[in-house]
Amino acid sequence: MSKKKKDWKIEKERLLRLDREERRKEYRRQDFISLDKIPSWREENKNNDKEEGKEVTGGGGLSDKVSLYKGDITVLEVDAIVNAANSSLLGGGGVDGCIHKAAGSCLYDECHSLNGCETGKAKITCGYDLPARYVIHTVGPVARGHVGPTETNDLTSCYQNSLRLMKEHGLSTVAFPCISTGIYGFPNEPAADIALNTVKSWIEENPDKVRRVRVLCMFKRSSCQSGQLSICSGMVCFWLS
Ligand SMILES: NC(=O)c1ccc[n+]([C@H]2O[C@H](COP(=O)([O-])OP(=O)(O)OC[C@H]3O[C@@H](n4cnc5c(N)ncnc54)[C@H](O)[C@@H]3O)[C@@H](O)[C@H]2O)c1
Repeated sequence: MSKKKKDWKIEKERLLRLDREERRKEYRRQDFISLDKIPSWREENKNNDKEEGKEVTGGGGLSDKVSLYKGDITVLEVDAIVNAANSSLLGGGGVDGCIHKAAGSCLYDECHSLNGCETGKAKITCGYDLPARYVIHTVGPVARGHVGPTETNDLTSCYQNSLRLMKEHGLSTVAFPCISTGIYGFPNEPAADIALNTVKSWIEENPDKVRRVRVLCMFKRSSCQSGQLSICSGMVCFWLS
């Protein structure tokens, strides 16, 4: 007997009313990672830095607040995960494919109702079967290895518009993948700098809005190194304690 197809509007309203304990029973995967399980930058690096005799710098205690998560964004139990989508918003591959697979068919149905998304813009849906309550879908620039003013502005807008939606929905924890650094070919180093500097500026302009963890989610080793380099150079100011 095939399972009855759920109506995404009813499912979204039902899920967003649940508290965390009730929602946890609905996660498609029970191997989710709660925020308290993600070590801070300092915790993760204290052993290496002790050996090298160097203190992790991160700008005024920042290293106690910043986390670089190396792994699958779909298992993170945060208010919202950001999807590096394409303009159709109807799924695809890469992180987009992973998120749609993990969220279930209601995500596709809600995305279908949004009529696509322009490059640099962002739209928000429910997270459905994901541990994240929401998914913020943003469309990064197709760089193919070339980074000019247009690509830089579009990628900056992806982070700004995603953070704007987080603020508008009263959310306080978000995880980003490294937008456009996969099939869209944006080089890791400039992408990490744009991500970290955009968040730093946004928090300086919205000091009272971001209260909790923002986790930058790295999937490939190379993007992780770029992200770490940017954080070590103190380019990052994240959120308030
Ligand atoms: N055949 C397709 O339609 C196809 C194929 C691949 C990717 N895509 C996707 O790629 C396009 C967007 O390009 P993009 O470079 O922004 O996205 P992307 O190719 O998904 O790569 C963005 C970043 O996300 C990382 N990533 C991949 N899976 C995960 C995961 N589970 N958790 C955390 N991070 C992950 C990936 O390593 C990269 O650093 C969209 O079309 C989207 O659908 C589509």
